[in-house]
Order: sequence, then structure tokens, then C-alpha cells
Amino acid sequence: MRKEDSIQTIKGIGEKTAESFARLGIFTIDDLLHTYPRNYLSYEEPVCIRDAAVGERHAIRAMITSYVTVKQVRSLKLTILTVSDGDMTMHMTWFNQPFLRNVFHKGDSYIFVGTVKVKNGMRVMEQAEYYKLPVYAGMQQEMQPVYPLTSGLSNKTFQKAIMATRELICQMDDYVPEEVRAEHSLMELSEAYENIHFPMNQAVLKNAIRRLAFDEFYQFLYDMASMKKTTQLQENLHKIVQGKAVADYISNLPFSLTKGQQQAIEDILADMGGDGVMNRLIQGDVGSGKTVVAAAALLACAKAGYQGALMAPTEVLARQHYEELAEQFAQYDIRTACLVGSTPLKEKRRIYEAIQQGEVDIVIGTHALLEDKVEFKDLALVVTDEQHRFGVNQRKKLSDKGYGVHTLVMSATPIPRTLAIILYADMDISIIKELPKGRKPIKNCVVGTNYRQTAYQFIAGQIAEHSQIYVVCPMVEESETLDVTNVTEYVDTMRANLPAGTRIEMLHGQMRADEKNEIMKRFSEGEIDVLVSTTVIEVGVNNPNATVMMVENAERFGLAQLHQLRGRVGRGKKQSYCIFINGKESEESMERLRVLENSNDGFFIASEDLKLRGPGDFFGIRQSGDALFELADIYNHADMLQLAQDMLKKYGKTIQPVRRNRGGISETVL
Ligand SMILES: Nc1ncnc2c1ncn2[C@@H]1O[C@H](COP(=O)(O)OP(=O)(O)OP(=O)(O)O)[C@@H](O)[C@H]1O
Repeated sequence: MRKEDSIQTIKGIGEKTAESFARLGIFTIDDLLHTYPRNYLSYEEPVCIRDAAVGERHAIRAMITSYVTVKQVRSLKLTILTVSDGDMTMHMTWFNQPFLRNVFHKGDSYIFVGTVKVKNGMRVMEQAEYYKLPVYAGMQQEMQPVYPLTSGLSNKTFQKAIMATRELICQMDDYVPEEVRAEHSLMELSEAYENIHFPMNQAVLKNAIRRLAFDEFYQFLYDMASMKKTTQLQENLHKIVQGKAVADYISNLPFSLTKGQQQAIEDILADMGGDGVMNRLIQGDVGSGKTVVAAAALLACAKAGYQGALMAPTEVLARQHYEELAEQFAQYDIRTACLVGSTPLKEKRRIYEAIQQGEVDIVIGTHALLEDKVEFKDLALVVTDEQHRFGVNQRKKLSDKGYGVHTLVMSATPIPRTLAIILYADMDISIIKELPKGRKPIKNCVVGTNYRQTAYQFIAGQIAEHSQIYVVCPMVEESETLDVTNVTEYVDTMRANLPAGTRIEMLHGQMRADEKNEIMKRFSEGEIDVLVSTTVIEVGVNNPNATVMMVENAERFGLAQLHQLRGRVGRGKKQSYCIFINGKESEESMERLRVLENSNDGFFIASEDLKLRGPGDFFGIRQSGDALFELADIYNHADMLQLAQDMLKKYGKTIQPVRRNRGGISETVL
């Protein structure tokens, strides 16, 4: 078995199961190994049957010692069996679940969770939940990995498939020298892969994540080092000196630029008119006005007679940029086009042709821009929005569509300077520090669920004043609801609580792209009052008329992500409000959320988030929005980032990272 083999080489995985895996983007063994559990379940500490207090709920680890019988008692079908923990026996019964006969087998061990009763002097547990913790490498595990699933694929099949690769995992060579591992207590590579999938316990899992975070950073820096060389060698083949066009554009804006925006534009023009190729990062907090800076750069490029591209991480955002820029640029005779995944094929072909012929000056789109069919006549500038959503290779793939292409990256992720120097070693950085004038600071409140009714009343008041509202719920899948408010149901609740005639719509990741676009369009045109959404709206969406952001189950999000969400309001002149509903009544989560109540500053929030995270928090509240790394968190694993840089410096490029082969395509982003 080799990493690059199809998963069908695993015994028991036939064509059908392989199709299910394919739907998750898993084609090879390597894909499988890199599809990490999205969660781990661990159960209450099991007790002995003897120690389980009658009338209380307990978890008991026991072995089935009888055959399973199914009895008809009046209208009930009873499934009965006996279990033992080696010291005492107990009866188990389930009602009307005769299929359990095929689930349980004599000799199997399970964890049974339920309330212990006494009947006829015998301990009994009725309707128990039952769990089978995995046995990996002959060891009973304490945690159950939960994988992303799709129809036709059970968690059990997933686990089995990973277990089948054990030999391969064990044979993995570690490229990190032993002395480095020893000095920094870095887990061995194979051990890390074993434990990310089947962790013995929380502590081991944490170490496995730390090790794999190192690998992600090392690969990233390694690739950056290769890129640096090529950009350094490049002379500026596209000298863009367009001060006049940009000055006109700026003077026609309905506002005056902030100092940071002005400086950023000056830096860009100096770069693009200079001797080398531009490679610049614009860092600015949410709502600081990075789009006009990008627009100025693209305008200068088009006016100099070259082509430019702007790549956004989502279709919603790409369309938003397109709509804004197409209108502005038309006044300067600049021809624009929008290319996204859902663009109809015929339209796509027309756009490809126009780009190739040089009939389009500026193209705005998503990953769709990376396709081979997109060929430029003379590409001079690539702007990527929200850099953390794209990998280095993706950015490079786009700029490789031309020669000596200038690169501009816009990011709202607040990164401390020390880390930025490592992560963006190859880039010059312009920072937009201040927000545009006239913005009123957002008023925040962190409240419990009992405040919801008051919040609805407040929202009704805002709608009466013609403002618009965002409500964010964590997820939409039926299976993941548990105690999480489900978006679909939530819309009904809101309808019942807001005045009749309130226009409420929902937006979630499972909708088709055109449906999402339609909703966003109507929301930005003021035809929707309340947009109930999952975090699809997180990045960059701009509707200055939205004044309230209400986040349900706010405790489930990372602070930086909540800050991004909050950034969707307070983008116009009206006073805006953010209501964070804490669904968990713990003082700890309240304290964490209060950081947001007290500050609107992204840098401060990121650093507080780091301080407040306890050792148990490493999973689940990683800075999402940081999809460049799968497991690594630039804040939490800052030491690993430093170590990766030190190792690269010490050994040069002689030590190659393990390269991930996703479906056969080598990618920097895991
Ligand atoms: N100098 C300015 N004065 C007033 N308004 C401005 C100024 N610059 C930008 N704006 C407006 O502020 C809003 C936010 O700008 P923009 O969408 O560029 O923010 P951003 O930096 O991209 O934020 P995010 O990271 O959240 O996407 C827009 O409506 C924009 O027109």
C-alpha cells in the first residue's frame, strides 16, 4: 500500500464506498489520512456496576455475556441481554428495537449509558445508549473520532479504512531530524498521524495537532522560500505609472481617503512603477476600506493598457466586488468581466475568449480564475482578497498566467508583527490603521438566551427605521443540530416573533450558488429585512445599511471569527449594534465573549483570545477563516511557526517537507 494508491486498495472498500469517499474529496490513501476527524467524543468516566447509584445516570463499560433475545410482551417487542463488568451482572432492555439483535453479540464490549434501576433484585438499564470505543493497535481508546460523513459512508467505515492504513502510517519516515524533535518535544510523524485519528486521550491529541501544525507551517515556509527566489529575480516588465487616472478616481469618490488608504495606494504605485515586481500585502481591520485600494491598483493597471485580476474567496464576495467595480470602472472605459463557478458554460466560453483576446481589462472572480482555460493576453496584476483563504500555490497559479505579474494581497486577519514577518517574509506590508471617518463605534452586548425576546423587539424597532439585520446561526445540517439552533427552524421562530410582513430570508452553505447570489443581491438592494445565515456571510460582505448583527450560540465561534462577523455592520453612518447570544451559561464563555464587548480592535481581540484559551480549547475554536492551515493556528502554535522557520534557516532547503497529494494534485494547502 502506498500513499498515492486509490482508496479502493483498502480491503472492503468497493466502488460504491469509494464513490461516497469521492464526494468528500477523498480519492487516495493520502487524502484519507489527511481528512482529520472534525470532532472527538469522549464519554463520562465509566463506573463499575456495583458503584452505579440506583436512579442515577451512569456510563458502564461491560461485556455482553448472554445471547440476545427478542420477546413479544403485549404490544412491545423487548430486546433483552445480560452484561457483566467482571464483578457484577446487569440486565439490559430496549423497547421496540428488534434490530438490535443484529447489533449486539455475545462477547462484545460496549459502554452503556443510562439510568440504573433495580427490578426483582437485579440491576437493570433500560433504553441505554451504547457506544463502542475503537480499539486501535490492540488498545482500547478513550475517544471516538467523528469524521465528516456523506450518504453511504458511516463513521465506522471511515474508522475501519483508517485502521487499515496502520502499517503504512507506521512505516512513515520522519523528515525532521531526531535532534530537532528531541529538543522541542516534537512527536514523531507516524505517531502524530496515528493519534490525530485515534488519540489515546486529550493530551496525546494535543501533541499530535502540535506536530502536524509544525508540518503545515514547514511546508508553507518551504514553498514561500521557493517563491521568493523567483520573484526576486524578476524585473518589472509592466511599469505602471498612472498617477493621473488614480487621482481622478480618488477625487470622484464620495468620501476622502484615510491616511492609511492613501499611503497604501502610494506604496502600490511606487512598487508598480519601480524596478522590481510588486509583492505587497495590505493589512487592515474589517471595514477599513481595502477595496478602494485594490480598485485604485486595478484601475492603474488597466489604464496602462494591461490586464488585471481580482480573486475573492466566495462567489458572494466576487459578485459584490464585480457589481461595485464594474459600475465605477465603466466611467473610465475599463472593460470588466465576472467569472465564478456558477457562470453558465456558454457565458464562460465567451469570457475566456474575451480575456484571451484582451477585450476584458479587469476580471473579477473566484477559484474559477485558476482554470487552465483562463488565458490572458497580458496579465500585469493579481489581487487576492482575504489571503488566508488561498494557498501560496493558488496565488502563484494565477500570477503564472502572465510574466512578471504584480501581486497584491488584502487581508483583514490581525497578525502580530513578529508572526507577520515570518508568514509574509516575501512581502512588503502596508497597514491601514484607522477606520474611515464618521463611523460610530459598534455597540456590543453579550447576553444569555433569555435576552432573545428583548433582542427581537429591538430588531423590530431597527427594521421600522429601515435598517437591515443579520442573524447568524452556527450550522444547518439536521444531524448537527443537537442543541444548536438550526437555521431553517430559526427562520420560523423569527417570523413568529417579528411583526407580520417582515421580510426574512435565509442563507446557508448548502444552497446553490445562484440562490445565494439572488438572496445577497436582494439583501443589498434593501428587499430583505432580516438575513438569517450561517457563516457564509463572514468574509467581506458589504451592506452599509445593515445595523444589527445578532449571533446565536456565539460561544461556538472563535473571537477572531466573531470579530469578522461583527465587521459586517458599522460600515455606514448609522449607529450599529452587535448582539452576541451566549448559549452556554458558563462564566468562562461569558468572560471570553466579553472581550468583544469591550473592544472593537481586531489586534487586541486576537491577542486576548490567545490568552484566554485554556489547554482544552485547542480544538474547536481555532481561528477559523484561517483556512490556509488545516490544523495549525498562527496564534496557538506560534512556537511551531518559529521552529519551522528556524529549521528552514538551519538546514536550508535540504530537508523537504512531506508533500500532500490531494487526489493526485500536489498542493500547499492541506
Ligand atoms: N475613506 C472612506 N470613508 C468613508 N467610507 C469609506 C472609506 N473607504 C471605504 N469606505 C466604505 O466603507 C465600506 C467598507 O469598505 P470595504 O468593503 O473596502 O472594507 P474592507 O476593508 O474590504 O473590509 P472587510 O475586511 O470587512 O471586507 C464600504 O462601503 C466603502 O465604500
